[in-house]
Amino acid sequence: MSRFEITDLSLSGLKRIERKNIGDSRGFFSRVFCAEDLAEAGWVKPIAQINLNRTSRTGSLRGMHFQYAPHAEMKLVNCIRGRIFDVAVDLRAGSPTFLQWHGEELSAENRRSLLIPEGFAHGFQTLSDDCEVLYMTSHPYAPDAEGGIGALDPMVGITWPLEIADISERDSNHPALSQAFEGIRL
Ligand SMILES: Cc1cn([C@H]2C[C@H](O)[C@@H](COP(=O)(O)OP(=O)(O)O[C@H]3O[C@@H](C)C(=O)[C@@H](O)[C@H]3O)O2)c(=O)[nH]c1=O
Repeated sequence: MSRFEITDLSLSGLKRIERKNIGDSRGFFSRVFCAEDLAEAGWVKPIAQINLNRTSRTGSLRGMHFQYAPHAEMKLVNCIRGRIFDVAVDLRAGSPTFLQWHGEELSAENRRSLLIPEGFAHGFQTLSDDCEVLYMTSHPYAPDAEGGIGALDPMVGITWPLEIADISERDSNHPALSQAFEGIRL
């Protein structure tokens, strides 16, 4: 029996993963990652890193980040404290959903995660103070292979739920996409 409810989203390969809790008088147990169950959702490589970030202020934004091949990575993004609006953008060259985005709320309470394939940019905005995001990646961090697109890039047009209250200098200076951008090849 799978410990997850796996739902295909509008961009191919992007999945919503809902953790099933096993509750008792003490609380609950749930799996955050399970290689056997998540292979069905497309996660077939070993986990390279498990990262945790904490964001203090509501409305703060991290992203949109990706890594170029051969360092492209899949991510399983989980919010374990607070609430976030999590967004994935399809940057895959030739994809029928190229430059389309999908966003949804992730929280400890709704037990939802996003499984984001290689070739997507990822980012999120916090919907509450003191958010903690725990995410697994299928490839090690490779700063020289990192790419970024602006959270407000008009070529993508993400609708963020809140005004941006805080953002890193790097994330506010990603180069704007041009009409000539054909996407990234994996
Ligand atoms: C992601 C990462 C960062 N770092 C360092 C670089 C820098 O000094 C510091 C903070 O890095 P950043 O500002 O890139 O952290 P952050 O903005 O939290 O980056 C994350 O954002 C979300 C949206 C993602 O999708 C992740 O893949 C990752 O890119 O941590 C590592 O040492 N290892 C890592 O794996």
